[in-house]
Amino acid sequence: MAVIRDIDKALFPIKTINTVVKLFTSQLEGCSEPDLALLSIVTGLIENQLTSRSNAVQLPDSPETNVLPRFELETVENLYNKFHLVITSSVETNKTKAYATRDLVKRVSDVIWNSLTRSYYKDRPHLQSLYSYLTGSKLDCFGVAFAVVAGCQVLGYSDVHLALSEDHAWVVFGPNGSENAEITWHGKGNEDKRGQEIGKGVSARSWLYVNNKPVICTRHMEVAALVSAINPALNANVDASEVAMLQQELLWLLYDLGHLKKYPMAIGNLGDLEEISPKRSDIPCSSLFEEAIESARKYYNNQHVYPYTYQGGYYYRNNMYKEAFESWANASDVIRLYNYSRDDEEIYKEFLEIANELIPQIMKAESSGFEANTILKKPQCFANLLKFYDGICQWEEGSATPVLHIGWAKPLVNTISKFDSDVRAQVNIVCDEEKLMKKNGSYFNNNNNNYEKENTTVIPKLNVKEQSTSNFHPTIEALTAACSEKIL
Ligand SMILES: FC(F)c1nnc(N2CCN(c3ncnc4sc(CC(F)(F)F)cc34)CC2)s1
Repeated sequence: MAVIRDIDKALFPIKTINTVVKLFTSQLEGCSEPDLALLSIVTGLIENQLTSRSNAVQLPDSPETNVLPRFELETVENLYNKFHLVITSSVETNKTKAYATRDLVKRVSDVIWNSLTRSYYKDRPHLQSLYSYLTGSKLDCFGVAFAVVAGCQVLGYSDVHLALSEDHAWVVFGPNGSENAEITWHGKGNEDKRGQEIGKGVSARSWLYVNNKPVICTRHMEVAALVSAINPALNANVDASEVAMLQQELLWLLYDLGHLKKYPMAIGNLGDLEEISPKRSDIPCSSLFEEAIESARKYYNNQHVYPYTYQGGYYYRNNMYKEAFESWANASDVIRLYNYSRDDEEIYKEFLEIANELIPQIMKAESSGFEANTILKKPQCFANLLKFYDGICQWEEGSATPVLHIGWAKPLVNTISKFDSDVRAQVNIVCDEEKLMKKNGSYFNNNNNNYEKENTTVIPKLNVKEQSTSNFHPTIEALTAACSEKIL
C-alpha cells in the first residue's frame, strides 16, 4: 500500500508552478518508480481548477512566482486514498505472482469501466486524469487506459505498462512485456475489444496500430504521457496560460531527464508549446520537431505520421511553404504502406485538412501577389506535392475502404495546374521498384528496421533532371499527363 511520502507532503500546500516541478522531480528522481496516481491527481486538480468557468483569466509572470490557487495536501490525499480503496477493494489479488495476467488486467479495466458515468460526451476536454475519474466518474479513452495502468501499479504489478499508438492506447504485461491487451475503447460506435489481444487481423495493417511499432512506456514515460495529456484549453480559442506553462515546464523536466527520447509525440507537444512561448533559446522549436522525426525513424522504423505533420504545421504557420511540402510528402510516405481502415479516421482528417485546406491556402497566397521567390517556380515543390498525393493514393490501394472521393479531386487538380508546364516538365520520378512494393510480406512482417539498417529512403528517388517513366499511382499519372496536355 503506497502512501504519499513525507518528502512530497512537505511541498504542500502547492502555490506555484515550481513547486509542482519539484514534486515531479522528487517522484522521477527520488524513488524507485514515480507514483502515477499521485501525479495524475495533482495535475488534474490544477488543470480543472484553472480551466473551469469560475476561474478568471490571470496573466502569469513566471514559474517561480506564478501564483496558483492553494492546493491543499488534504484534497490530494483524500482523492489518492479513494483511488487506492476503489482498486484494492474491488480487485482481490493473491499477489504471489510476479507478473500480471490477462485476467488481472481485464479485472482492473472492468473496475474502472463499470464505475464510469453511464453516458457522457466522451470527447469533452479535461477527462484524461484520475482527478476527473475520482470527482466526476468520467474518463476519455486515454484516461481509461492510464487509470488501468495506475491501478495495476497500486496492486504492485510493475510489469503492466502503457502502449501508445498515435490514436489508441493499450497495455503490455508479462515477461519482457510479451503479452498485450485492449483495455479501453476506440472511436465512436465501435464495440470495445477489452481483454483481447491487439489487432492480429486486418487491423494490424491499419495506421491505428502503427504496424506494431507503438510507444512502449516505462513508468517515467507514463508520467510523460500524463503530462502530454494535460489540456490547458479554457475554451476552443483560449488556453489557461498557467496550465500551459506548467505543461511546458514539466515536459522540459522530462526532456532533460531523457524520458522523451523514445516518445515522438511528447517531443512534438513540447515543440508546439515552445513555438508559442519559447523558454529555451538553446533549443529552438524547429529542432524539437526534427528530434521527434529522428526518434520515430530510429525507434519506430519511421512508421509514425505525426512527427511529420507536427513539423509541416510549424512550417505552414511560419510561411515556409517549400519546407511544409517536404514534411507533408514525408508524412504521406509513411501512410502509403498502410491499409486504410475505418479506425483510421483521425489521420484521414489530418491528410484531408492538408490537401483540401492548407495546400489550397498556400496556392492562393503564392499565386495572388508577385511572389519573386514563389514555390510555383520550384520543381522540388511540385515533386513533393506529387509525392504527397501519390502516398495517399497508395494508402487507398489494397484497402477495403476507399480514401479518395470527388471532394479531393477539385483541390488536387486546382493545385497541380497552378504550376507552369515548364516547371512541371523538370520533375521526373525514378522509382525503386523493390522499395515501392506495397504491403508485401517483407515490409510488414520484417522486424528489422529498414530505416535503421540500410538507412535507404523508401521513397521514389527524385531526379529532377533526367527523363524517365514514373511509377505513380494511375490517378496521379493521369492527372500529371492531363496537366502536360493542358487539358485541365
Ligand atoms: F501532428 C500534429 F498536427 C499534431 N498535433 N497534435 C497531435 N496530437 C496531440 C497529442 N497526442 C498525443 N500526445 C502524446 N501522447 C499521445 S498517446 C495518443 C493516443 C491515445 F490518446 F493514447 F489514444 C495521443 C497522444 C496526439 C497527437 S498530432
